[in-house]
Amino acid sequence: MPSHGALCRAELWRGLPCWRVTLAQGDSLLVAEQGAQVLSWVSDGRERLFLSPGSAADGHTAIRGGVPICWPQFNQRGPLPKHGFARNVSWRMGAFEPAEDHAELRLHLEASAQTLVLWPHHFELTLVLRLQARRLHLALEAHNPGDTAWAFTGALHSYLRVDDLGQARLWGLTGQAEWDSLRDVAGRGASVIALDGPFDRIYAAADQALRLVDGTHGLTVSQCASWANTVVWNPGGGLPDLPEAQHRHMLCVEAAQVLAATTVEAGERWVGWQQFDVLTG
Ligand SMILES: O=P(O)(O)OC[C@H]1O[C@H](O)[C@H](O)[C@@H](O)[C@@H]1O
Repeated sequence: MPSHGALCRAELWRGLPCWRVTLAQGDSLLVAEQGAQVLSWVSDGRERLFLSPGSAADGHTAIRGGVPICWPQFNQRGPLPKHGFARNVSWRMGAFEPAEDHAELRLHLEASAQTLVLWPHHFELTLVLRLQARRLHLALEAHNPGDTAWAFTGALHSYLRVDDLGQARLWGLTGQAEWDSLRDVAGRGASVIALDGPFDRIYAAADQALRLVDGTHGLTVSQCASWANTVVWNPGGGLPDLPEAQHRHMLCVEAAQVLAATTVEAGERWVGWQQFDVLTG
């Protein structure tokens, strides 16, 4: 098969097995076996994701940064460990498909003795990562190979890197139904979101792409309609794995399913994606 110049190589991040996908044009992606977690996306020579220097890297504790896959439970909204188990366990590398102007990497997680004790359902999760110049597309597929329906909540919990949180602005959630998880109050999305402290809000997802601008840099953030919510989060400091002031370099904009669980019938498949495009000019 012609390689088209895109490569996929094994690499270690603080001792954890990862894969590095690199396009001939230079953009690259680093993906950990733990959680199929994207840890780095370099586009146009700039790191676009935040990864905490204080993160755990023991192979099972949640990694602070990149794009954790929270599944099959969002946060503590159920009996499972916080944000489910998908981010804590090892995924299996599937196909790597380089093409003319992009490359695709697939990673898989199936039910195992380890997951069945926590969640007694058969499932097959696939993360399809599609990297192209100035664009990253992440699609999570959840297949139910069993004979009874199950339901999940979850998120692509993306940590976007910003130079300075104080100058970062997020547009696109104007008027959307909003739930402020910190104050436990409902409201409507402001025309622009600017943070000056802890922020943890769940929005009804918007139809159009959001725009995150940080000084002269920016991204559009889009998600498909299978995710009902967008979560915007920054802890405002105070987390042990986020050393002092590091929170000022991140903003989580998550494609999420929070307020109502999604049911996947026996034999059915659900797909939800989130995409980032680098703003140019
Ligand atoms: O610390 P973690 O388990 O990774 O969770 C991090 C955060 O995830 C989501 O954004 C939630 O809305 C927050 O309430 C939570 O604190």
